[in-house]
Amino acid sequence: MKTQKMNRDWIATARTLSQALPYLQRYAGATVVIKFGGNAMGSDEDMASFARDIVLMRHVGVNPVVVHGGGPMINAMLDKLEIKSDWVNGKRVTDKATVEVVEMVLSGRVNKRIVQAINAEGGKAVGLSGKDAGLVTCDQTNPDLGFVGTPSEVDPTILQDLAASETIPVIAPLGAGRNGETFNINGDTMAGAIAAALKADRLLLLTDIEGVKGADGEVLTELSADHIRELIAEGVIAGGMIPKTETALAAVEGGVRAVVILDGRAPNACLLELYTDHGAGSMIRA
Ligand SMILES: Nc1ncnc2c1ncn2[C@@H]1O[C@H](COP(=O)(O)OP(=O)(O)O)[C@@H](O)[C@H]1O
Ligand SMILES: CC(=O)N[C@@H](CCC(=O)OP(=O)(O)O)C(=O)O
Repeated sequence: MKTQKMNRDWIATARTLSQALPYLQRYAGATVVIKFGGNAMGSDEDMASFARDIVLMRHVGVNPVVVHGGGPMINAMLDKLEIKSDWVNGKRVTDKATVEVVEMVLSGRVNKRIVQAINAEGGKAVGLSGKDAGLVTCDQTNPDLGFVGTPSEVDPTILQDLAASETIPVIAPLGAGRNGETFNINGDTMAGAIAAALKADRLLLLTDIEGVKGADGEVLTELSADHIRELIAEGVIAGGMIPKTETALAAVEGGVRAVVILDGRAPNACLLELYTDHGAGSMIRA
């Protein structure tokens, strides 16, 4: 992947795709895994804007792989069904009834909404979960969490086949157990495992904040593994940012070239990260 980038103002004012194409083509052949979290999905317009970024990447020869979350949508359905949910270290305690709702919401409504949005923008997207074509096999993370899984084997063959036919995979974070169980996987964990299996050039973790912030509230644009561990120990990185930064560390250790944690609600978030000099958010490199 080439490193020279076009500047943010140029992107902002570019009127036509033909103007942008020479710059975008520098990334041809790169694999970019994008984790689209439930909090970053927002309105139909946000969804359409995300879909346009993904389609544009595909048109210029990037292989985008979308892994989504949908925590808020699961919460809404559990509330309707009057099923209570508890959380331990950023993971949903998942009993049998809950995992059925998780699969229904993520593989059903959320996955198809993203697939439809990408296809409406002219892409060719296909929805999957970790269960399809043996993509992700899981072990139980911890008996106290019930049907929460940690990916133990990832077979990316189906993703390579889809890339060869210019099809965009949209993956729900569920996996198969070795004894026929269905496991609920944290969306960041799933995206990290898939990015590592593909040795992706970039993993973009889209969230609802500009990036990882330091003790004074400033966004840290570059983060080393040691710095992340220090910030977690000091309590500066807390809550949902802990599994996100831990995913980033595991992904770079697993062979991903760079991970970026950025605000998915910003217009053209993915494109600005890839194609501007400034980039966006916080970058963690191997
Ligand atoms: N040091 C930090 N920098 C940025 N965000 C942090 C930090 N520590 C904790 N957070 C919290 O982590 C949140 C992102 O995690 P989470 O809500 O789980 O995201 P998502 O739902 O997008 O996966 C931020 O909105 C913020 O409240
Ligand atoms: C085990 C676990 O916690 N799974 C998550 C899966 C969805 C997810 O990760 O959604 P976001 O990315 O929108 O947070 C859950 O049940 O909410």
